[in-house]
Amino acid sequence: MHIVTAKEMYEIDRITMEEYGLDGRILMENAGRAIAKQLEGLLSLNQRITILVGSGNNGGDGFVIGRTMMNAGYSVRILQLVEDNRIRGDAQYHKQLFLSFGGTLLHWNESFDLKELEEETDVWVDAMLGIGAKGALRSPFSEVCTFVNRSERLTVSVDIPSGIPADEESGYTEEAIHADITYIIEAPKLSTFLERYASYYGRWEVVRIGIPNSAWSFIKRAIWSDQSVQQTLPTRSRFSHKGSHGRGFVIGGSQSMPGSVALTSSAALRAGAGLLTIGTVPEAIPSIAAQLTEATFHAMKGQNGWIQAQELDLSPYDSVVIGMGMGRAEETASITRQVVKSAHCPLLIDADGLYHIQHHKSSLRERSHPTVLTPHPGEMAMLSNQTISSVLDHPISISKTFAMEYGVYLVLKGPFTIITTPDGEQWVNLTGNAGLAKGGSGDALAGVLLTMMMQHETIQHALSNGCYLHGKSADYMVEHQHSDRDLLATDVIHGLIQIFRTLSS
Ligand SMILES: NC(=O)C1=CN([C@@H]2O[C@H](COP(=O)(O)OP(=O)(O)OC[C@H]3O[C@@H](n4cnc5c(N)ncnc54)[C@H](O)[C@@H]3O)[C@@H](O)[C@H]2O)[C@@H](O)CC1
Ligand SMILES: Nc1ncnc2c1ncn2[C@@H]1O[C@H](COP(=O)(O)OP(=O)(O)O)[C@@H](O)[C@H]1O
Ligand SMILES: [K+]
Repeated sequence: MHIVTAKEMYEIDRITMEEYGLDGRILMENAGRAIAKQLEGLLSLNQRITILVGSGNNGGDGFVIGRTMMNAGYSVRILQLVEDNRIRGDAQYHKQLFLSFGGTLLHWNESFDLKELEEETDVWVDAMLGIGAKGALRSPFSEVCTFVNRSERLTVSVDIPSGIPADEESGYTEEAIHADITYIIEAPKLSTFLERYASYYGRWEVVRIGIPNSAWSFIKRAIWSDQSVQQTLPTRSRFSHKGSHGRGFVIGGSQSMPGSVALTSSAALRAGAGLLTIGTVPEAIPSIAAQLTEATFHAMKGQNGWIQAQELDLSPYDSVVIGMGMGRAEETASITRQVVKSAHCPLLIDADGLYHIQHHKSSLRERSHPTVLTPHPGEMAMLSNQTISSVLDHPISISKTFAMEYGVYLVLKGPFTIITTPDGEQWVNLTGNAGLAKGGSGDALAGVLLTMMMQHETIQHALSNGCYLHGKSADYMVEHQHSDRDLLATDVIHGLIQIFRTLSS
């Protein structure tokens, strides 16, 4: 399923209409009908529906929904918020049909009594503004949205909750509709995945309206779905041996922070790594070894409890991860730079490793093997010289610019993790929950990703599947054994058992 900007959606509509010849009125009919079908499954016949329509095509969808629901036996009325002369084109065509079918149309005016309307309403359908919304809500949209948000009736939005943008834009107001459910037309818009706007959507579903599959070919952004996982997760051959599943090297840890390396390594093993070696300072080895009997160790030279620069033969490894628990001391800065230069295999840089490369980003471009960076928004802000709030408001565009500029795979972590390739293609992972918002979750993710990188031919598949599995495990554990408060990274690692069992059954 693709993810689009408003501009891209308009272009897809244009291609469908002009190049394929599908009439805009038919598209609008399909949109309204697809949403009406969902509403019929959701509502009982005695629930009275009030549809709020604005001047654009979103309002046009509203007129189709009105006619279709009325025909299905529901009590429907439409409140038009704009003057008659503002309803034009396809929307005007469908407004006329609604009227000729005997629909009830109310017009907004200064003295309109919303309270009275509310008394005759069980469900608000918000068809006020769609992807054409610009800036803060104007009157009367602002008043009507405020009223609907205070009303305790079920609120269903068409395509987008009115008042929020489709794209990574700010300047919108609190008054935007807080929907219970949003029926998104054809493809989620960027704002569906932005911290600032995601909650306005409520629960969301996508409805198809007949856009041809080939019209999407220029969109390089999509959701990583259950189906994507089924199509790309490698199976294990009956005749495989430990060498077939990758030999990984985890570099990190320090005298005072041995725990995160243990989490990464444990996650890598649980995710199916064939062989795993942990490179850390000698002082950290006993505590890690006590938890991980399956790993082997490479005692690295340390100074003051930190890993220092040293000769390192990375040739036996299929993938390397560096950074967790390593600390930010100058000693570890040198080893990070050295590994970036000498790892002739896929390399994942996380946590303190990201801190160390912030002033050496150009060295990433010189690597001849894939490089993966896994920042959370704070680390992304540091790497891209932005503020954290700017990263949160523009995660999709900032990721893309960075990944393309430095030729890296970027995994920007968060409630919706964004995976970007060096070519700028992007995938959004939807699994995971707030139980993961806790120290250690990222370490576990790095381990899962390390293993996936050794087992997939395509790094993007590896990263997307790794993020999916990590989040899916957290979802499973919160649903069956834990809560989103008590969940620990070790539980997430443990939950992988169930996820793999389900995927392979
Ligand atoms: N174009 C197509 O082929 C299709 C479009 N569809 C629907 O059409 C929608 C997009 O239609 P439009 O491009 O007409 O855009 P909208 O329906 O979002 O309406 C935009 C109009 O609303 C007004 N407006 C914008 N910002 C405002 C603000 N802050 N306060 C008050 N009024 C404001 C302006 O007059 C603007 O022209 C989609 O979201 C979707 O619901 C569907 O019917 C499917 C087919
Ligand atoms: N609210 C949330 N919903 C879903 N996933 C989340 C949420 N918060 C964090 N995560 C996930 O948890 C992990 C946290 O990583 P990170 O911030 O690096 O943690 P740490 O390094 O402290 O272990 C990432 O995979 C991220 O996507
Ligand atoms: K809407």
